[in-house]
Amino acid sequence: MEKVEVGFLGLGIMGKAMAMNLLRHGFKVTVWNRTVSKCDELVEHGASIGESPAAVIKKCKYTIGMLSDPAAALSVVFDKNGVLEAVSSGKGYIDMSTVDADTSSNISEAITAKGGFFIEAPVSGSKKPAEDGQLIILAAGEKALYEEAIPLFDVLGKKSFFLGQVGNGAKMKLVVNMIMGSMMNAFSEGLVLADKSGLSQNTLLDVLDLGGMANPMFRMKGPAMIQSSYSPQFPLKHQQKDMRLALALGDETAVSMPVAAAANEAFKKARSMGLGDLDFSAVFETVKHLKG
Ligand SMILES: NC(=O)C1=CN([C@@H]2O[C@H](COP(=O)(O)OP(=O)(O)OC[C@H]3O[C@@H](n4cnc5c(N)ncnc54)[C@H](OP(=O)(O)O)[C@@H]3O)[C@@H](O)[C@H]2O)C=CC1
Ligand SMILES: O=CCCC(=O)O
Repeated sequence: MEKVEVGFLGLGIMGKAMAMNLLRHGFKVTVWNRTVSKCDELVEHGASIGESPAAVIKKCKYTIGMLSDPAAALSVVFDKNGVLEAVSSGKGYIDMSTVDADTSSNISEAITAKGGFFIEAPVSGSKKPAEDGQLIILAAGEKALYEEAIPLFDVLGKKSFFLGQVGNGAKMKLVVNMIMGSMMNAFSEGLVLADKSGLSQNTLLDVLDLGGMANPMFRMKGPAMIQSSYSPQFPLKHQQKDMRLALALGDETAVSMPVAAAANEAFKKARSMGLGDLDFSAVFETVKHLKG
């Protein structure tokens, strides 16, 4: 792909970092966000603003969506002045939001019915990997669009997978985040158990980091959690959404997931405590609270 104009819908934590990255690598980017003020910083760095999702699609051959959840992803496509109004033959829409397979399939069918091309491409990796172009991209759908989008994915990510038919990217992402959410709960319980047993939580982090369970998540989030610091990289409300969608996938496939179900309850509890906009590691607060 020569450095064509790329549309970008949704400038939250991830979308802003990803759109900025595309600008930094010489792409022309036209942005839209529901809360218009979030476009300002991108415009300062050379982006143009589209008045609506439809206006962005009309202007750009390829448009990326990075929206919070299924309701947002659907609204941006199907509502008035949405993506669908402007999709026409040859336009490519790439939804990188984390949604369920049905949401992706509904969007795909509507776009292809109007002659457009669609891939879903949810990502693994958070704010910092988004800023650094180190995401892991889980794409599925129209193979030709995937291949055309590789120059974009090369900027946004360190590796992209093409997983076949629409829905497979969404499912892979939900499986990954289900594991991550369960791990975060086990990690939180371990930190509380260490503390209540008279052990140093920092020493626990050192022990974990030297063994077979060492991982970037424990390494990066652990020290901040010990300080009760939860600056949002991945908002807890989105992790709970992903647990909910993964559990629904487990319902469909008759896979019993008691660990994930318990983790989901902890994230729901955290939301009820008003922690939804904090980083998902704030689920630690619910474990601290339960253990008194
Ligand atoms: N943060 C992370 O580490 C990661 C997040 N993800 C996934 O990426 C997606 C975006 O995450 P993130 O950037 O963190 O989330 P944010 O909450 O920071 O941003 C959400 C975006 O969705 C928009 N939005 C929400 N509801 C609507 C709506 N009804 N109509 C139009 N726009 C809407 C918001 O607009 P507005 O600004 O107006 O509120 C904002 O642009 C989610 O699906 C998340 O699960 C995937 C990997 C990592
Ligand atoms: O969906 C969010 C993923 C966050 C991460 O992979 O660190």
